[in-house]
Amino acid sequence: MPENTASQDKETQERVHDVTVLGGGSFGTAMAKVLGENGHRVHFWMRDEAQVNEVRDTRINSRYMPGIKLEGDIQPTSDFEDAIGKSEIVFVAIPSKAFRAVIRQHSDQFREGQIVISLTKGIEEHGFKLMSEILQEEIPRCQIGVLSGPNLAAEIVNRDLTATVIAAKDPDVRRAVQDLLGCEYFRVYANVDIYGVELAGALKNIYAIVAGMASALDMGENAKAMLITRGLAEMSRFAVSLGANPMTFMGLAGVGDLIATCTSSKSRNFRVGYAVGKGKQLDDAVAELGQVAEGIYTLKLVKEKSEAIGIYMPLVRGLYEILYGSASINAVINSLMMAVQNSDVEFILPRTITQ
Ligand SMILES: NC(=O)C1=CN([C@@H]2O[C@H](COP(=O)(O)OP(=O)(O)OC[C@H]3O[C@@H](n4cnc5c(N)ncnc54)[C@H](O)[C@@H]3O)[C@@H](O)[C@H]2O)C=CC1
Ligand SMILES: O=C(CO)COP(=O)(O)O
Repeated sequence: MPENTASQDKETQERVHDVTVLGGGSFGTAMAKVLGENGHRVHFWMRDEAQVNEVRDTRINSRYMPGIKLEGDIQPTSDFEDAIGKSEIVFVAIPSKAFRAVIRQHSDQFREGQIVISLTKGIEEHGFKLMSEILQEEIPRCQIGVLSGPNLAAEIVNRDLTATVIAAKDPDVRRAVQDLLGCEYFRVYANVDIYGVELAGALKNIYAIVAGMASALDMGENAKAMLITRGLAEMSRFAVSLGANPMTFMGLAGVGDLIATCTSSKSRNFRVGYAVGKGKQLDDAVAELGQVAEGIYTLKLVKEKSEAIGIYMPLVRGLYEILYGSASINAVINSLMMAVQNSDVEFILPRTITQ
């Protein structure tokens, strides 16, 4: 009967689930908070014992989320086995540089069929692997998904209205994540394009750095719109050439995340770009940030990859020349502005139309 089905659905949704968050940084803390407030038992794993004690005793992660109280049944631990042993779903918020090492070190502790969702927006240095590919290689017996979207941790912890995307092949995995995370301030949309959703989250960090620089230089709203829109064209062109669905880039994980991070100083990538735009050295800007800015690593990998596969990415090339070469910001801006003037929406009008 329809009423029975509805009430059974509600009952399933309201059941307390054992869930795990791996990684005690800003985003791990934000996701643990949402899950705790949704009534779940959250096993919150972090490597630093002092941080575990602080979160247990004060309910605050002062290094990454000062002043934010973690409500609900959140159980911090540095014991990995204890953290994932009872869990139905494991969320991984470990920066891309450490992602494989952490999963590999503990791979035998994951259970057959356990759902493992990457929250990480980066690319592995060797082999251009995305985090879902690493999970597939290291723990193939698990069910894998990725979560990505305009999800600034600093806003989520304030319960500011937010939406995200869960991408997974299995509809049960998508539904499970929607049910666990969805609440009055957090909406979870679904997609099947794992590669596109994940690549969008990693690529947009590059353009957030560019946008931060433009903001530091007070370049104006027209320039910001140009950079965001051409960034979207560039990242879609690259991702589609690697097999992503172009429509994914019209959604929250694509244009949505690009808007959030390219327009906000809450984005760490934006802040790094801003600092460099104000004349700081990259290393100093990153050291001052004290948190991960994935875009500075992704930039190098995407530049190499785009050259290897012959995809035109002038913003990536220009930013690379500023951050890792010897080009001045003004010289790069000048060369971008004087480059050949192509078609606007090149998948409708071919690139050659104006040539
Ligand atoms: N902060 C945000 O607003 C969002 C971040 N993300 C993504 O989430 C991922 C994690 O970022 P954040 O939590 O923001 O970074 P963060 O810099 O705030 O924290 C990183 C955390 O990872 C831990 N960590 C680093 N290496 C580790 C290792 N070997 N073993 C165990 N733990 C280790 C650190 O101790 C720290 O707790 C990144 O890929 C980021 O792009 C995604 C959406 C939003
Ligand atoms: O991905 C994010 C928001 O969606 C966070 O961006 P930053 O890593 O630049 O802070």
